[in-house]
Amino acid sequence: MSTLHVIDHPLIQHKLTYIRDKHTGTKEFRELVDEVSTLMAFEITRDMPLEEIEIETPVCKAKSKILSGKKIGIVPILRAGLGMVDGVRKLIPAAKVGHVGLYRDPKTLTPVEYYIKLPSDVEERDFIIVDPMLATGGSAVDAIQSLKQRGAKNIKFMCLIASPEGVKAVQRAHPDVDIYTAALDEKLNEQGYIVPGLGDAGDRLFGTK
Ligand SMILES: O=P(O)(O)OC[C@H]1O[C@H](OP(=O)(O)OP(=O)(O)O)[C@H](O)[C@@H]1O
Ligand SMILES: O=c1cc[nH]c(=O)[nH]1
Ligand SMILES: [Mg+2]
Repeated sequence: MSTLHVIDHPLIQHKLTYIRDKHTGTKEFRELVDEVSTLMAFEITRDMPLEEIEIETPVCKAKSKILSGKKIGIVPILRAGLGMVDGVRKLIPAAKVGHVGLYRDPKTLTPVEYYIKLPSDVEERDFIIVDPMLATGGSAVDAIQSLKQRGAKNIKFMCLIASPEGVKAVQRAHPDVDIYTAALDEKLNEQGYIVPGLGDAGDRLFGTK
């Protein structure tokens, strides 16, 4: 069974409060999502492999550690996932970025895939799929499936807010994929929105409402 990591560092909780607040405007919302994504990336990269090299400090020769060059791919689920890419990339600048285009049909709540483009060396990379909201889980399950079909073997899913239903759906369909979230909320409402959540992440990021 995959692990659910709730990254509830005080800085993340503080920023998430203003992300949730309906009085927060588009510019500040975007900046806060970017900042929280960077803070979460710090935790999601905790298990990155290291290797020891020899260097010379001004004082003496020393053995010291560097990242052992694991290839990473960041894949936002369009549109809202785009708001998290730059925040993660600040910490992993060598990562390549793929895209999965999905929208949730407002009536059936099932995901409709309209675009996919991944780095050519899919099989050699570890992937971090990013999307602010894990609601019914349909979009995440579908995006993970699309990456696996194209050869991805090691995938993590990162969101800002998850619902218990979404976590269950991902764990059932993809027990090998760990989920990283800043908050686990209470439930979904009848329209499939997370309660209390933050509303429509795509609309709030891009000012489309
Ligand atoms: O877990 P689910 O029930 O699938 O819902 C979550 C999805 O809904 C939102 O996208 P939306 O469909 O609103 O598309 P958008 O990002 O283009 O606004 C969100 O960004 C997720 O991708
Ligand atoms: O609460 C939700 C659920 C799905 N998509 C969103 O943007 N927000
Ligand atoms: Mg949306």
